[in-house]
Parts: sequence; structure tokens; C-alpha cells
Amino acid sequence: MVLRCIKCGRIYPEDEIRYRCDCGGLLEVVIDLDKVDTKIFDGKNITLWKYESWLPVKKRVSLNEGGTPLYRLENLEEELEVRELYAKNEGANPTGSFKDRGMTVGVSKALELGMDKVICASTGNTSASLAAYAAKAGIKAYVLVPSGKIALGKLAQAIIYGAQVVPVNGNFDDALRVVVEASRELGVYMLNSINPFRLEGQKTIAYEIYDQLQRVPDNVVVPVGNAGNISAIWKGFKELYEAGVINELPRMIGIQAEGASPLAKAWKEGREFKPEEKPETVATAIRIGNPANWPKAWNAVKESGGLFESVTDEEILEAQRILASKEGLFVEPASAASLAGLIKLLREGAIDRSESYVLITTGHGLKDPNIVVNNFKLPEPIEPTLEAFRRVME
Ligand SMILES: Cc1ncc(COP(=O)(O)O)c(C=O)c1O
Ligand SMILES: N[C@@H](CCOP(=O)(O)O)C(=O)O
Repeated sequence: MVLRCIKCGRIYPEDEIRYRCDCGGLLEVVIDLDKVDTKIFDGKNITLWKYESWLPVKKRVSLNEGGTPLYRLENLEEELEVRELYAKNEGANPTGSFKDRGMTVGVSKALELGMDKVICASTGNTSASLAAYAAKAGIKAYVLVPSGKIALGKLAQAIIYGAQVVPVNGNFDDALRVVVEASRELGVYMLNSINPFRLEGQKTIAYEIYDQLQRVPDNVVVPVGNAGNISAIWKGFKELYEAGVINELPRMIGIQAEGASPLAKAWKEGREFKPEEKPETVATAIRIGNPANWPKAWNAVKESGGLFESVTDEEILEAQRILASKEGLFVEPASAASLAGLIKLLREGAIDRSESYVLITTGHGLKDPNIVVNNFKLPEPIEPTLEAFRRVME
């Protein structure tokens, strides 16, 4: 197993602490596919560490991540007239988001490399997850978050798990710049998704979807922020394909929030990627203007024959309400971008109703309760009598 630059192909040893190639390109972990266990996809006992032979770490800092439910969304299938629709509910991970898949592998790698301090920039979920896994590993975590722009539940998580929370006057992109410099200068191990080991954990979403469905869906719909997750899921499917486990690949569909949609804009306008200076969206998790993994995500969408789309904040909040009220699935706004994107693409006739779709619902709704409560006016309290309640029912 080695690290390889996706831009120039240069190879680096796996135990060298580096996040980019000397040419500036992103790195990926090259797994030795001759050594993986291809016989384990039997639909049983699904957890992330079931796929250990496909992962580049020997140590294991775990909180029992992965094995998340794949729900069939029958009510929405009927309403939207789609043949097959599923949600892979990543909110069921230990800290309530897909980041736990990345952190179990990333923090394990930090220990293997002898690092005792870890760091990330975060819109919230990465910080909550890193804080939990660092606590479990007994190492120090620093988390840099955009001041005033992180959902309440996520902030509470980072605090209680014992991370040093550092608010930054700026957005996620500004915080990430500082984190990259700190990892170069101050001997802290960076666990944002530029770290290729983080993405190795997240690629298990693809393994699990195949394991649970026992086939490859036609399409996987993923909310996109820093663009690591869509890249990781695509890598997972490609590895299954290259190892001969599957013989077809899904289309990857990336959904961004309109106010933070540099990839969707470049894709739809048929031009080069350009970062956005002032990203803004109600879905704070994906309020990112300069996605660090954009070249990987671009390749994923292009190679798979997929597409990028963007959705408005109104469409995101409506999709969040629909998922909760029609399917009993409460997800945070960024997660609902996947359903909002699906609805938009179906309405525009850009995708086929007779195909199968897996929505990645990336984070739990309880992470951001304010978004719901602040938009709802509670009725006046009633007297504690049957009569008063009878009037309510009438
Ligand atoms: C809940 C949630 N959904 C989606 C995303 C987007 O994932 P990525 O940054 O890997 O594109 C994030 C983080 O960015 C997130 O926290
Ligand atoms: N949504 C993310 C932002 C990107 O983080 P990354 O570590 O996956 O690059 C967050 O939760 O902070």
C-alpha cells in the first residue's frame, strides 16, 4: 500500500506524513487489491471493520461505526413516481454523521504514526467526530470552527468530548487554511478530508450499499461540501469493480447548496472550477466555497457519467420536512440536499424515474434543532384539563 498523487502519479510511502504531492496534487491511498477479502459481501454482520482487509490501518480506534441502515423510502417512491429509492442513513453513526467512518481510520492512523495531537477545520460534524475519536484514543484535539456558524448540537459535541474549540473570524475555507499551515509548522496531525486516510474510512459507504443491496444501484446522490465524501464513495465502488466483486458502477450525483455551489456552477456552465468567495446557505455543514477535494469529486462525477446540481435553501428545508414527515427520517439540512436535488432533477426530467437511487443522508437532524424550532410557532399552552384538549382535537 502506498500514497499516489492523482495529478502527476508520483508515489510516496504510506508512513510519510504528508497531505499533498510536491506538485500540489491531492493524494490517494493505493490498496493492494490482490490482498483484500472479496468473499465477505454476504449481507450479514455489517460494520465498518468488516472490511478491514480493504483498509490501510492495523490499529483500531473504534466506537462501532458503520453498519448504518439502508431504508427503502416506499412513501416517496409512490409520491415521486420513482422505481426504487433508498436512504443510507449516516446519522446512525456514533456521533451522528458519516465523518465517524473517516475518523475511526484517520485517528487509528494518527496513533500508528506516533502522533499525539490532531487538528481539523470544521463546519461542525468533522469537529464533533474528531473530538470523540481523539477522546477515545487519549490524544489532544484542536478544532477550528467558523465563529457563530456552527450548529448547536455539533458545538455541544465538540465541547463535551473535550476538544479545544477555537472559533475563527472567517468561514470554513479560512479555518482550513490555518489548519493546513498548523499541520506543516506545529507538529499536529491534520484530519480533514485532504488527509487520504480519512477518505479510506468513508469509502466503506460504497461497500455497505453493495453488501446491503447485493447489487449496485444505478445512482448514488450525495450532498457536497468539501467534496471528500463523494470522492470516497466513488473510490469504494471502483475498488469493488477492480477487485472483481461487482461488474457495474453507479452514477455519482453531487448536490450543493446554491449559495455555496462552485462545482455545480462550473459543471452546468461547462467551465473551469472557480472557488466562491462568500459561501452562504442555511445548510451550514456545506457552507464551503473552496472544496479542497474538488478535483477528486470532479473526476468521480465525470468518470461515472453523473452530474452536479444545486438546490436553494427553500428546497433543502422542504426536503428536510418531507423526509421527516413522510418517512420518519430526521436529517440535518445538508443531508436533505440529496433529496432536494433528486426532486429537482426528476421535475426537470434530467434523470430517469425507472432507475434506482440511493440518497446519502449524511447527518442526524438533532445536530441542528434550531433550524426547525426557530421556524415553527408553538401554539399557546392549554389548561391541563380534558375539556381544553377536547377543544384542540375539535
Ligand atoms: C452533514 C454533512 N453533509 C454533507 C457534507 C459534505 O461532505 P463533503 O465535505 O465530504 O463533501 C458535510 C461536510 O462537509 C456534512 O457535515
Ligand atoms: N462538513 C464538514 C466540512 C468539511 O470537512 P472535511 O473534514 O470532511 O473536509 C465538517 O463537518 O466540518
